Order: sequence, then C-alpha cells, then structure tokens
Amino acid sequence: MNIKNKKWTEEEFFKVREEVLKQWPTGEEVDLAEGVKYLKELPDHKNFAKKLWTAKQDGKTLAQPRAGVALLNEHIELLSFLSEEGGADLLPSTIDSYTRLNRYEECERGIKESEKAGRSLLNGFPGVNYGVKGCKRVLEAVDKPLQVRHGTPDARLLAEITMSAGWTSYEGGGISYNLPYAKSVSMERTIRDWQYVDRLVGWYEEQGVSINREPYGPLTGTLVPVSISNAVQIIECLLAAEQGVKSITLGYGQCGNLVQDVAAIRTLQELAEEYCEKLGYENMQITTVFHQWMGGFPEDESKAFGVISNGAAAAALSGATKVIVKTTHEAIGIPTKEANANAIKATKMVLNLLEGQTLPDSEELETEIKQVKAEIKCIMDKVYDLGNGDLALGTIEAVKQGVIDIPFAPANVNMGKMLPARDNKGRIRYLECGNIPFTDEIKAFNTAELQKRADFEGREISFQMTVDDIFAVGKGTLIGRPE
Ligand SMILES: CC[C@H]1O[C@@H](n2cnc3c(N)ncnc32)[C@H](O)[C@@H]1O
Repeated sequence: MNIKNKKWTEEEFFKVREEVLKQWPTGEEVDLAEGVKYLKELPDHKNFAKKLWTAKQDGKTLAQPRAGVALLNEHIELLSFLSEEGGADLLPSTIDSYTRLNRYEECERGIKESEKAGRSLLNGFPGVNYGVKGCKRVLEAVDKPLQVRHGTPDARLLAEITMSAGWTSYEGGGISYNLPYAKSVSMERTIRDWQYVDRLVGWYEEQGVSINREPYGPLTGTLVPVSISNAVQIIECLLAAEQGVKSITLGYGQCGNLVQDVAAIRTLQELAEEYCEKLGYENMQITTVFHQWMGGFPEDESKAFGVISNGAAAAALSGATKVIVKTTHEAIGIPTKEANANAIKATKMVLNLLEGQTLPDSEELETEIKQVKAEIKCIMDKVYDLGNGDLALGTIEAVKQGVIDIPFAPANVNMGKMLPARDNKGRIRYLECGNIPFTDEIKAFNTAELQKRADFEGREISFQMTVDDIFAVGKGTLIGRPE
C-alpha cells in the first residue's frame, strides 16, 4: 500500500470506489450525479458547511446533540423532537456500533429485532442498511443540516451513502477513528481509507457542493493533553485539505480548567489556519467544535446539569463555532429524547446568556497558549521529520514510535507510554512524556506544575493522581484530591 500525502487522481479514486460500493447491497443505490443534483437543490439552511460558516462570521456558537436509534420512523421522530423541542441548531445521526465495524448483517438482524420489540435494540442509526433512500427520508423529514457522527475505521461506504442522500457533514479521521476506536487496524489502512473519504468530499467540492468534515477531537475523552489532541486535529485537517476538503471543523474535548480549554480552542483555530496558509491550501473554511465533558459523569441529574452547563459556558467563552451537547443520562446509557432535548435547552440558555462574550486575554491565558504552541511545534516538527516531509508517512511512523501517543487508547498500534494528570488548578499536564519529543524546558514546565499539586496535597507526583482524576468528575470535583 503506497501511502503518500498527495491528492488522489480521479482515476485512483474511482478504481477504489468500485470495491467500496460492493461492500453491501445498498451501495448500488449510490449515484454521484444524482447526489450532486440533490445536494445542489438543498436550501442553504440545510447545508452544514454553510450554516457553520455563517455562525463563525456572526461569532455565534451553535448547539448540536448526539442521537441515533435503530428504526427509521423512530429516528425521524427523535431528530424532529431534538430540533423542535430541544432547539438543536445542527442535527446528528449517531451511527450504531455494528455499522462502525462494517458488520451490516448484524445491523439487519438488529433492525428486525427492534421492529419485533418495538424499541431500539441498536445503539445508533444503521445508515448503511437504510441506504440512500432511507437516509433521504431522514433528511427530508427535518429542517436542519444533518451530520454523520460515529467511530468507524473504514467509513467509506457510509460516506458514499449519506453524502449522496444530502447529509452534508461527516465526522472522523485516519488517526481519530483508529486509536480511540479500533483494536488492530493498521495506521496505513485508516490513513488511506480516510484519504478516500476526504477525496470523495474533494470531488463534491469540485462539482460545487460543499460538505463539512470534522475530525474527532476528544479521542479517548480521558485526560487527553491539549497539545496531543490539537496536533492530531491539525494533522487530519491538513490531510483532508490535500484531498480537496474546504470546510473543516476541528474538535476538542473539554478538560475542565477554563483557561486551558479556551487556550485549546484559540490555538487550534490559529495554528490550523497558519499551517493551511503555509502549505498553500486556499479558501479554507476552518471552524471549531467544543465537546462538553467527555469523561465520567455524575449519575445525579442536577449535578449532571452542572457539568453540561459548565461545558456550555466554556464553549461560549472559548469562541468555538459549535458545542456538542451531553445529557444527564450520560452515566446511565443512551439518553431518552426528553433528556437529550432538556440538555440542549440548558446549553442554549447558557449560550444565549453569554452571547458576544469571550474570555478576556490574561497573563494566565497567554502562558497557556504559549505552552500549547511550543508543545505542538515539537510534535509537528517530528512528524514531518519522520515522514521526510510527507505528512501521511510521518503520521504513520509517529504513531508507531509514540510521538503521537493517546492516553488510554485501545488500539494496539498506540504506544501508550505517555501519561497525563491534572496540576493544582486542574489543567492537564504530562506526568510521563513517553516518546513524545518535548524539549527539556517543556518537560520541566509540566513537572513543576504537577509538583505544585504534589506539595499542596502532601504527596508525591504519581500515577495515583491520574487515577484520582479519572474518577473525580463522576464523584463531583474536577481534581482528584486524595481521600
Ligand atoms: C462519543 C461518545 C458519546 O456519544 C454518546 N452516544 C453514543 N451513542 C448515542 C446515541 N445513540 N444517542 C445519543 N448519544 C449517544 C455517548 O453518550 C457518549 O457521550
């Protein structure tokens, strides 16, 4: 498999496409010319890329839930409820786990059993099995733009089907849907499969249709340091831009210290624009998405509303273009439509109250921004070095060597030597840097910040801090103080 960070020719793309469409019978429904026509007839307010770009120009933060159920009519009812009752600005369809593993046979069974049971027995919407026709029914039933939210290493067929059905945003990437979501899929495989997805979007862009791509920011959602998360986002942004993607939303999972969270979004937007400009990618529409707390949630509904509202406030103050809304059922399972709608309403209340406000500059914010940029530079320079200038090759090698290392990732390709922990203000720092090539100054900064916590708590810097931090929010605090 010869991987390079080069835009695929149409010939290369259409050759691979023949195999992709054979993966399930509904692949035969995909007709690109029809898809272009259908997408062009969509009103602007139902195009995800356009709605995001308008929000960015207006300095607004849009609210979007996650949502997906097995049966088509119930899924339509769910999305309509979240749109009308919840007030969601943008709509998802969260795809089920079988589809994410390309196990469409099980989806077929799951749909039939759900019909028998009269309730959803899948944990999401099986978009491939419903095909273009079914996905068009969903799009035509709602009046908001639709995005595919999932965690699929090989998401090529799902992309073909949903995009030609008028869904105008697609989440995922070759790193962000491998390391947190796969067990033993090679980086070569996922980098290449996601080049396909991005090249499909590039093809639509060449026909005059804008489709938004959103690399998955939170990764494992467990104490992921800002610089690792942002570096992955910037890499996936650049890999997508090379394939012709123009509308890109870069993501970040809330960590909990407000200043660090704001620094994360600000540096993400700024550095992505800088890299795209430096590499000659023009007319990019780069936006950001802030995911409300992705770690363990309190079971208590009132406390959970506190976490959700705090995430809404941080998203607004960071200036993110979009916020992904959690629900008070997070600690229990798939939320009811009512719990989902209530969380959107609470989030939008906070967004409305903070409209036009962003966190003012401060010395603490400047220090955090400087630190994040220095750490990202170390990672990005090494990635390019490992690839002899080729970002795709460098990324594959960087994962192998642990230069890109995601904490608590299930993928066997992930090194798993780096360890995070919170400092005394709850900012996430590097407890162990593993093979991430930070300078001694960066390592010393991280250790010194952790030492302040150790001194305050009267204990040594240790992995116990990490463990305590993982359970803290579920227990009602941000920092996992010793009992
Ligand atoms: C990225 C993980 C997040 O996606 C959420 N999630 C997964 N499947 C669904 C679903 N089917 N409906 C609503 N939320 C969902 C889950 O609660 C978790 O917060």
